Amino acid sequence: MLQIDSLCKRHGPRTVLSDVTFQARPGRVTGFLGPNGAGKSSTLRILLGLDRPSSGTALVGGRPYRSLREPSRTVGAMLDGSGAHRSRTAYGHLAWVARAGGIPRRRVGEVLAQVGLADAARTRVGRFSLGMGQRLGLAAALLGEPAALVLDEPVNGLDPEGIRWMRGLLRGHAEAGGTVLLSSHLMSEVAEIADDLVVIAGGRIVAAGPLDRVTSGYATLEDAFFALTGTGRTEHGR
Ligand SMILES: Nc1ncnc2c1ncn2[C@@H]1O[C@H](COP(=O)(O)OP(=O)(O)OP(=O)(O)O)[C@@H](O)[C@H]1O
Repeated sequence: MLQIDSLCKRHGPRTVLSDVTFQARPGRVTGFLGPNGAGKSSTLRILLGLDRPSSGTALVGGRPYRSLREPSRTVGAMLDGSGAHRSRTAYGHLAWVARAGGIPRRRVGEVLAQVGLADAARTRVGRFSLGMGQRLGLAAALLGEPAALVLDEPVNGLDPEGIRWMRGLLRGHAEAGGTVLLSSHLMSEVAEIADDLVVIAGGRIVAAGPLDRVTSGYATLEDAFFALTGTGRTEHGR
């Protein structure tokens, strides 16, 4: 369970998160949706202990990330793609992440196979496509076999086949009792993957609940997105 409660974040005079409260539950894929600059990454960074809130709490399995005893076995994260250095091979990168997290090296081969990168294990990350980078980022998140996954824009750069694959993997994780929280700025992508939706706009939660309930009453998913986030029609894409 991921629990965000009354989170506020200010940068100087600027308030980027106001009273953000929501949960991502085990057995469910939760989509965290909002236009660019809405506050998704800011929320996920606080949840993962990379930034501190001005007030409020963000808990992973009932604890703040920074007080987790075995963080990489509790929550797997992907922010900004794979985060791997260009000169490293996929295998080398994952072996390094595994060592840092006290995870047995045998997991490296397992996660490479799980994300479909077994044949690219010895390829340097600099030669990866955006989609391969996303798969590598997901592999790193899966290394510690965590119950919770937190993924920032995981389908960014994936082709339709890649999105379908990602959906299957995340669905399997949720069906095995895991918790999945993923952010996206595209309603159509998130609607393909999520059970529950949390919509953020201007640093505030504007809707939350099961996907069909949040989007009901709108002619199209796009209409729902624009109505909920109050954004103009130019907001489509990056
Ligand atoms: N260190 C900072 N100082 C000042 N403002 C910041 C800082 N970090 C983020 N912001 C602002 O906070 C707001 C929310 O940014 P955030 O990155 O969380 O949005 P997002 O929903 O993840 O969008 P994107 O998909 O574009 O990253 C933005 O307006 C951003 O400019």
